[in-house]
Amino acid sequence: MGSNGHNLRLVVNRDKQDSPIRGVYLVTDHGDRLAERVEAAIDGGVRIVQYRNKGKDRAQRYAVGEELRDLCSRRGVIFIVNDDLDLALQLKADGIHLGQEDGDPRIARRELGPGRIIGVSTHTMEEALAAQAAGADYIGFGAMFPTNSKEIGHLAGPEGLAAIRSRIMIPIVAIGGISRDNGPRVVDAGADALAVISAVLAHPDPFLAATELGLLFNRRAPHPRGAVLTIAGSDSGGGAGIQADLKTATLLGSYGSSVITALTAQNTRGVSGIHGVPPSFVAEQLDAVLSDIPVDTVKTGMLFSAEIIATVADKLAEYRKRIVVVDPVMVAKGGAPLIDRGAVNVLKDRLMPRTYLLTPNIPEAERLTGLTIVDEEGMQEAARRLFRLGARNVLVKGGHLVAGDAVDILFDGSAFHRFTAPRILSKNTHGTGCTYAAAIATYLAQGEPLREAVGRAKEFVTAAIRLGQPLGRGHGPVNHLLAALEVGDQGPGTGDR
Ligand SMILES: Cc1ncc(COP(=O)(O)OP(=O)(O)O)c(N)n1
Ligand SMILES: Cc1nc(C(=O)O)sc1CCOP(=O)(O)O
Ligand SMILES: [Mg+2]
Repeated sequence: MGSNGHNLRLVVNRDKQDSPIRGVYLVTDHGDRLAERVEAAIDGGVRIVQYRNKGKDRAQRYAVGEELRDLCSRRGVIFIVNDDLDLALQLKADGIHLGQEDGDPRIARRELGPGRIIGVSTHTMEEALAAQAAGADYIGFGAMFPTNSKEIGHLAGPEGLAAIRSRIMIPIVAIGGISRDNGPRVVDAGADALAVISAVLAHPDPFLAATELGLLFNRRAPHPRGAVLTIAGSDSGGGAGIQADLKTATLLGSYGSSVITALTAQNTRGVSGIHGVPPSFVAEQLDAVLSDIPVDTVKTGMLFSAEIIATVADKLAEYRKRIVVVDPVMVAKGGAPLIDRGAVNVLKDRLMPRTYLLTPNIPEAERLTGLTIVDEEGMQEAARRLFRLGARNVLVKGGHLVAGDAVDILFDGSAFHRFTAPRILSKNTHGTGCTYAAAIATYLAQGEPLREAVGRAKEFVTAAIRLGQPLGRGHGPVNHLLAALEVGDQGPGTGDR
C-alpha cells in the first residue's frame, strides 16, 4: 500500500526529464519540533522529504517516521527513508536512500518493488556509474561544500558534479553544505535537486529558506524566466511606476504582471493629479493575478493609502508570498507626496514584517526611522533599525548623499555589504528607484541570490541613468532599453564592490 493509504503504484520514470526527483530535497535532522519545521518547508515548496534518523532507538525512529510519513501523505509529498530498508518497508515509504555501505540497490528493488524510488549516495564517477547500472532512480552526489551536518571524507564540489553530468542519465541530487548563496553554482553545474538539511531546518524561517532555494531552479527556466508582480501606481509619463517596473522585468527577461494602486497624471515635470484606486479593487486585482499567475517575486512601489497597504499585506499573507521587494515610495521626483501621513505607520506595522527586501533612499529611511542620515554610518544605523522593524533585508540607497560615489548599503541581519557605482550627474533620473527595485525583484525571480541580484540591479540602473536621454522639459526617464542591451547576460554582480 502506498504511503497515502491507497494501493498506489508510484510509477517512477527513470528518465530524468519526467522524474519527480527535482527541486528542493529536504533531509531531516535530529532536532526538536521536526514535523513542524518540515511542514513549514513543505509550505515553502519542498516536495521530497528524506527521513534520516541515525538514532539507535528503533521504536523512536519508527514513531517519528510515522508522523512524517502521515504529514507527507497529507501534503502529497514524496517520503523517502534513509539507510534502513526494513524501516522503509514498515513505514510504507515511497522509497529508500542507500549509502555505499547500506546494502545493494538490487536487493532493495526486489524488496520494495518496481514502483518505489531508490536513491544511492555517491561521491565519485565510479560510484555514480555503478549506482546507475544497478538501477537506481537517482543518485545523491556530494559533498558540494564543507558541512557541519556530517563527517565527510570527500569534497567533490560543483566541479565534480559537472564532471559526471554528461554520463549520468538519472537525476543527480547534490548534497553537502548547500545554501541560498552557493546553490547557484550547484544548479549551474547540472544538479536536478538540491538536498539540504541545515540551510532549511536550522533556518529561523524554514518556509522562507525553502522558497529562496526553490527560486534557484528558475536559472534554467526558458525565457521569460521567472514571474514578477509589481504593485504600484501608474505614471502616465511612462518613466516610473508600473510602467518602469514592467519595462524592467520584460527587458531583463522575466514575465511582468501588475496591480495598480493609484493613477497619477504625471510627466517629466511632476505630478498634476492623483486618483487612488479603491482598496477593494486593489484586492480584486491581486486575487485575479495571484490566483492564476505563478508569481515568483513581488515588488511594491507607490501604495498611496493606509487601506491599500493593509490590503496588500493581507493578500501577500493569504497567498503566502514572501519574496517581496518593498520600495517605500513617499515623494515623487518633483516633490509631490505619494503616500498619506497615516500610511507610513501602517507600512511599518503591516508590510515591513512581510518584506524580504526594503529599498529606502535617504529621505525615506529618515522618515521611517526618525534619524538624520549624513554618511554611511548613518545609513548602517538606519538599516539596523529597519531590520528590527521586521524587514528581512534592508538596502539603504545613498544616491541622495552629495559626496563621492553612489554607495548603497545592504544589511542582511548579520553583515553589511557595500555596492558602489560612479555618481552620474544627470537630470534624467526619473524612475531610478522604481527601476532599481524592479530589477532586484526580477533577478531574484530568475534565481539569483540576494547579493547577486542587488549587484546586477545596481549595474543595470547605473547604466540606465548613464544612458538616459532628454525627454520632455523636466526630469527625463532612465534608459531601460539601452541599459538592458548593455548588461545583457553578463556575469552576476556581487556585493562589496
Ligand atoms: C540525497 C542524499 N545524498 C547523500 C546522503 C547521505 O546519506 P547518509 O546516510 O547520511 O550517509 P551515507 O550513508 O550515504 O554515507 C543522503 N542522506 N541523501
Ligand atoms: C547527509 C549528508 N551526506 C553528505 C554526502 O556528501 O554524502 S553531506 C551531508 C550533510 C548535508 O547537510 P547540510 O545540508 O546541513 O550540509
Ligand atoms: Mg547512509
